[in-house]
Amino acid sequence: MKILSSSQIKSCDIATTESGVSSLNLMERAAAKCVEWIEMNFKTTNRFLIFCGTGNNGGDGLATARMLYEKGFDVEVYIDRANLNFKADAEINFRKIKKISGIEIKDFSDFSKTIKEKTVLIDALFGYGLNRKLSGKVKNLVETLNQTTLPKVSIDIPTGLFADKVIEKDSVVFKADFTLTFQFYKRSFLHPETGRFCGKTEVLDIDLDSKFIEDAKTDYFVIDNSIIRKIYKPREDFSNKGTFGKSILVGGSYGKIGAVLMSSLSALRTGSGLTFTMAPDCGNLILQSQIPEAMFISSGKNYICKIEIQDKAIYGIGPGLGKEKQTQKALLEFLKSYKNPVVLDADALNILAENQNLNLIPKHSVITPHPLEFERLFGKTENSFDRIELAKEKAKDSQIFIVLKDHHTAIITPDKKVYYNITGNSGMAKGGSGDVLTGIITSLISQKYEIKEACIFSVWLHGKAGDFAAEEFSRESMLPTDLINKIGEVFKSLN
Ligand SMILES: NC(=O)C1=CN([C@@H]2O[C@H](COP(=O)(O)OP(=O)(O)OC[C@H]3O[C@@H](n4cnc5c(N)ncnc54)[C@H](O)[C@@H]3O)[C@@H](O)[C@H]2O)[C@H](O)CC1
Ligand SMILES: [K+]
Repeated sequence: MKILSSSQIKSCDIATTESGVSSLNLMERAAAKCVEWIEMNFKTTNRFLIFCGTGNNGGDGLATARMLYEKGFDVEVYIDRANLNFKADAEINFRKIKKISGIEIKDFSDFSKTIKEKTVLIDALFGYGLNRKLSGKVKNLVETLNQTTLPKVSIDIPTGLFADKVIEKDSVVFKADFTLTFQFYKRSFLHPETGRFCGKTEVLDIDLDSKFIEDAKTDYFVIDNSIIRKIYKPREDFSNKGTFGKSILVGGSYGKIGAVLMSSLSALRTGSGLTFTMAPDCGNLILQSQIPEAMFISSGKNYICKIEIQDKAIYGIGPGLGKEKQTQKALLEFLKSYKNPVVLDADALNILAENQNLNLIPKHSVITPHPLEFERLFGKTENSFDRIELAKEKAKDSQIFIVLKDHHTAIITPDKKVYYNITGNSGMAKGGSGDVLTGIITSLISQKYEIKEACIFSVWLHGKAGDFAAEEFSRESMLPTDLINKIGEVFKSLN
């Protein structure tokens, strides 16, 4: 799914109206989709307070209020009585509301936090037209609304958020429990500083001009089921273990054998044909007894001392690797002579950062840093939006794929495209989760998935398995090994 900028969305609106759908009808369509969702999801609530701005976001709110009232709900509309300068379509909807005696129209200042009945607050103050941070009456209103514990729904975008850029640190933003956004995800929903205001995001299809969307140029995408369906390759019947590649997971050190064990296990669970674990001897018994399917390659006594080159294999290097001098030397020597794409994670990245030999990373390799590892490699950034822009430059310069792990992991490609993942949950924020992802990526590349597609499919699969694990064990209790054991269920859901 493409992510368009606010100006592109505006142009898309215009293209849609030029194709014969009036802007007023588009507003009706948007409102109707909101009402449909509200009816489905608030079955026991009868009272809605809708807070409306003067732009088209406000217009959506006014139309939503009218439709909810017509369906028998108890509705109150709040506006700024000192500013009735509504935009055209919003004005038309305001006049309609004024003619309905059953809908009380109040001023923002009339809102009182002490509400008894079951009530839902609907934010239709600002949408993608916001061009500066909130101030004055609206800012005070949003602060007051945020102090209530009532369920909160934002239309299109939580008021106070921009569609595609970060907010100033002291900005006031409506804290939504649900965001009903039209047609596209907005980038701000997918970044940590801003996404925390969205609650659960629902993308409502309002049937915008498909040709415009098809032709729209963007660097930003959300990984959705349609992308996954195109990527996933069901396993051929007539095949043998050699058909599905050879993965070599390199890592482990005394006390951290589990990391490379999880990577090896997840590589197997993801379908790798032949899987080897290259680790120090201290891990031999653990690995050979825990994963008999993975063959053991000895390297050092308590930490990796040499990384031998085997042909026709995909290497995943880093889980539990440690940073012993000999390990550092082994990695740098390996990278000096091995020129095929590799997957580099965790301490492999930290070693490269400390030695500043990023030039040793083979082209089309995959690195999987979390924000701190990214910073060690490429330097500090002001915020996560700047971090993505820096990652785009670095991915292009080094011709590598960067899997930037975060609540919404982003894949940055050598041609500077950004794919945001929307599967997964906070239960995955535990040691070992990254090791599992490394195994999945290594496995899919060894199974001859194109590297970009392997990265996209891997983060989606990893998150989906995490969602299945959370469902069974709760976010608090789920373990990375539970996630590995759910990979099969994800594949079954694809068949
Ligand atoms: N394709 C779609 O997504 C559709 C979206 N719709 C809705 O339209 C809004 C965008 O409407 P717009 O009038 O462009 O902007 P807003 O309503 O978000 O803002 C109104 C207006 O307010 C001024 N403004 C901006 N920032 C501030 C500020 N901090 N303080 C005061 N005033 C401010 C500025 O002039 C804005 O223009 C979209 O979100 C959807 O809800 C359509 O209804 C259907 C199709
Ligand atoms: K809004």
